[in-house]
Amino acid sequence: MKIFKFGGASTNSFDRIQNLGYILQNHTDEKILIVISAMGKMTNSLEKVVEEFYEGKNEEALRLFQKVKDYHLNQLKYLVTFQWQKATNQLTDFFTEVEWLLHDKPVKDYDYYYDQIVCSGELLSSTLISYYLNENRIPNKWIDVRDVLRTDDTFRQAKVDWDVSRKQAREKLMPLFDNTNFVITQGFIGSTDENESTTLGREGSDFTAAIFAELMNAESVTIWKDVNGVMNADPKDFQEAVTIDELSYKEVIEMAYYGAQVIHPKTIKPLQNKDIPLFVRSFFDLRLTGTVITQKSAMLLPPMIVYKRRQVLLMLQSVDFSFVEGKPTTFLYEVLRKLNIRPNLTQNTAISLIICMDDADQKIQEVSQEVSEIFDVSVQKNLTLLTVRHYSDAIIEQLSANKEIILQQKTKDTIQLLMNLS
Ligand SMILES: Nc1ncnc2c1ncn2[C@@H]1O[C@H](COP(=O)(O)OP(=O)(O)O)[C@@H](O)[C@H]1O
Ligand SMILES: N[C@@H](CC(=O)OP(=O)(O)O)C(=O)O
Repeated sequence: MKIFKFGGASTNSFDRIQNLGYILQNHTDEKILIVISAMGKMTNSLEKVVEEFYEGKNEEALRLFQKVKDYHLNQLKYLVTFQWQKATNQLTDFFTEVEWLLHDKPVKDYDYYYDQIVCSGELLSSTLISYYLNENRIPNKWIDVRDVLRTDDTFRQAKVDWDVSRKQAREKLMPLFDNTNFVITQGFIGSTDENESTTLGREGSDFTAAIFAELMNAESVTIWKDVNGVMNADPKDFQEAVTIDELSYKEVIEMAYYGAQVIHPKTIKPLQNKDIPLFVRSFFDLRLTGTVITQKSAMLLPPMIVYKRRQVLLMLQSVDFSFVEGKPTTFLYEVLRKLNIRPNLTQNTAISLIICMDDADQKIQEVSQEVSEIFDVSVQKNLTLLTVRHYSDAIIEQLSANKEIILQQKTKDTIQLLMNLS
C-alpha cells in the first residue's frame, strides 16, 4: 500500500485534475490511498466566510460562500457528465451543512466554527475528483476521513487519537481496498467523538498523508508538487535554487521548522517512527525522480535557504531595570505558551528579552498586555527572517549585501538574520 497526496496546487484546474488522472493511470496495479487538499487557495476563501460569519455579517458570509459553491459547481460541469446529478447531490449535502450554520448566530468559539466551515474545502474537492476519475475509467472509492481520523476537540490544531484512528482505519478504510486499488480521502480534517469536524492546522494535508502511512504501515508516501522536488530554497525567492535528490528526515524537520513551506513540519515524525520513505515529486514531469527523504543522512548539502516574511520584533525591557534572567524569562515563556505563540528567534541582554514572531496584531496586543507589569514593550514590524543551514561566508555575503541587519544568530550549522528589507 502506498499513499499519494495531491495539494491545492495540483487540483486547481481541469488540466491539473486530468494530470492527476494520468499519474494514477501509471499505478493501476498498486493499492493507493489518495489524500486530497482543497482546490487552489480555497481554504483562504473559506477562512473569509468564517470571519464574516463570526462578526455577525451572515449575509456577507452567505454571499462569499455562494462563490465557493459556484466555483465547485462550475468545475463539476467540466469534470463530470454521466454522474452529474448524483455528484451535484453530494456536493449539495456539503453546501447545506455549512449554510445551515451560516444562517445562525455564533454561540461557540471562533475556532469551532472555523473547523465546521473550512473542512468543506477538502470534502468538496475530493468528491469532485473521485467522480471525475470514476467516470474516466480510474475506479476508486471515496471515504469521508471524518469517519476514520479521530481527534480531540482542540479546534484548528486538533490532536490525533492514534488508537481509535488505527482501529477505524482497519475496520472502515482497509476493507475498501478489497474491491478497488484506489481509495480517495481528504487531508487536513478529522472528527471528534461527537462527530464535530476538526482541522489539523493550516497546510496539514501532508501530515494526514503521514498519519495514514503510519496507521496502515504504508510502503511509501509521495507528495506531488508543482516543483521538481525539495529544493535548497523556494524557487520563487531564489532563481538559482536546485533540487536535492536525497534528504534525511532530520534535515527536512529542520527546514520545515525554520519555515520552509514545502512540507508541513509535523509530517516527518510518523514516517520516521516506521522508517517509511517520503518522495516529493513533480506532477508536471513524471520522468523526474524528485527528492527521497529517509533516515539516511545526506552527505554534502548545498546551503539550505529559508525566508520567513511578515516578521515582527518585540523588544521587552524590564520596567525597573532588574535582570531578566530567571523569573521574568519563565513568565514570558508561560505567556507565549498560553497564547500559542512560537517565537522564531529569541535573544536576551541583561535587562531585555527580544523575540521575533509571525505578525498577528491580536497576538502582539495580547502579549503586550499580559507582560505590561514587568516589561515595557516596543514593536518593529515588516521584517524578514532569513535562515541558512550549511552556510558559507560567500552565501551570507550575497544574501545580506546592502540589507539592514537587525539581529543575527549563528551556530555551527545554521545562521539566522533578521532583516529590514523595506
Ligand atoms: N525548499 C523548497 N523546495 C521546493 N519548493 C518550495 C520550497 N520552499 C517553498 N517552496 C514552495 O512550495 C510550493 C509548493 O507547496 P504548496 O504551494 O504548499 O503546494 P500544495 O498546496 O500543492 O501542497 C512551491 O510552489 C514552492 O514555491
Ligand atoms: N487546504 C488546507 C490543507 C493543506 O494542506 O493544503 P495544501 O496541501 O494545498 O497545502 C490548507 O490550505 O491549509
